[in-house]
Amino acid sequence: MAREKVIGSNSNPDDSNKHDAALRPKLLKEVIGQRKVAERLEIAVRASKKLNEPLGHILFDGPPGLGKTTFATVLPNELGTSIQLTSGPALSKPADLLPFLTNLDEGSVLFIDEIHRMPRIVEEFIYPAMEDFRIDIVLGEGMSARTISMNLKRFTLIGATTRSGMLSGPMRDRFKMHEHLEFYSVEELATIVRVNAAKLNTPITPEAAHELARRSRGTPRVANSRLHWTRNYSAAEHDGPITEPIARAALDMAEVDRDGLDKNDRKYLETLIDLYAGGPTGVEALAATINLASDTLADEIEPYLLREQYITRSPRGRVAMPRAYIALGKLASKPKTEDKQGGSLFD
Ligand SMILES: Nc1ncnc2c1ncn2[C@@H]1O[C@H](COP(=O)(O)OP(=O)(O)OP(=O)(O)O)[C@@H](O)[C@H]1O
Repeated sequence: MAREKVIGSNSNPDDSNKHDAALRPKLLKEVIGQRKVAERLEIAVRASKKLNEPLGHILFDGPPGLGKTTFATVLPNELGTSIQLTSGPALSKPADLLPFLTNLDEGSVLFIDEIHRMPRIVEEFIYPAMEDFRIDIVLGEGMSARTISMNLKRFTLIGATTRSGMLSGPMRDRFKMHEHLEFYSVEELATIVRVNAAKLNTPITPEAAHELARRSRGTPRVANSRLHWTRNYSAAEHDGPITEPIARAALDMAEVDRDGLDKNDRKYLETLIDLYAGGPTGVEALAATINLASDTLADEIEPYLLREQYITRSPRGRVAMPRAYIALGKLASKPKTEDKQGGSLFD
């Protein structure tokens, strides 16, 4: 397995979630779903081994919890090399990147999570490292300043971002592979729940795994946390395996609704519908009303609501779709086109 080099206090972006780390697949063949992405990576790994060249730099993008870090940590395992982990916000100046670059092993991986939040000055510092495995260090200041070049070991930079649009063009172009991660199907998530329940020595029926999967917002990280909660609930309240009624009761208690929406999802939709008459309204206004950061809305809440057509985005802002009204019980069945006052509700 890949050796994980740890530098600095921010070097492991996933410290906060030890459970996730324990459940993370170790090899490509253990990764569930994202088949096309996994197949392309498998080819890249085989080519890298055969040609004895480091893997080309790879950029993963997609909403949080879909497996960007998982892929990044699986690749060095496949290559039998080491990995160092850091994140864009931890790299405020070029000097913050230096220990990582000088600690590289030949062919090893440097993983930068939230790479879109790396300041431009650090981005520019990393360009020659990505292109020529070299960095330019400026010593001194003013008239006496001089630049020295330092050669680095050949390495692979893996970047992860929830906002590929915020990455500069030159940065994006320096990645050889761009892989977009999609939300998972219920069947794929049910498999992840079953596999992870087994890793946790927790017996679960296929029906219960399906129920957890259906209510996990298409996201493995959410499925893992729903599984952890249900496991605790089951251990406290019952004996034997997690069954479908137990899974239902556990998720109901956690205020995850029958569609899998959680408190924040519902607060978002309620605010959009009740306070802003269904929109259109801007994300900043919504964020201020709900008292959440607009980044949280844009990165964590909206991608799933958009994908499942609870909301849509118009040039003037977010708009609630009929499915949102139905989910919140604002309409019993299919929405009517006209509201009681004769105004158009859904056009
Ligand atoms: N394809 C997969 N197969 C099996 N388990 C997965 C897969 N993708 C993710 N997981 C599980 O979900 C957890 C969260 O995934 P991961 O941390 O890789 O997401 P992420 O996209 O990097 O999120 P973030 O950007 O927020 O860190 C993993 O620890 C793992 O248990």
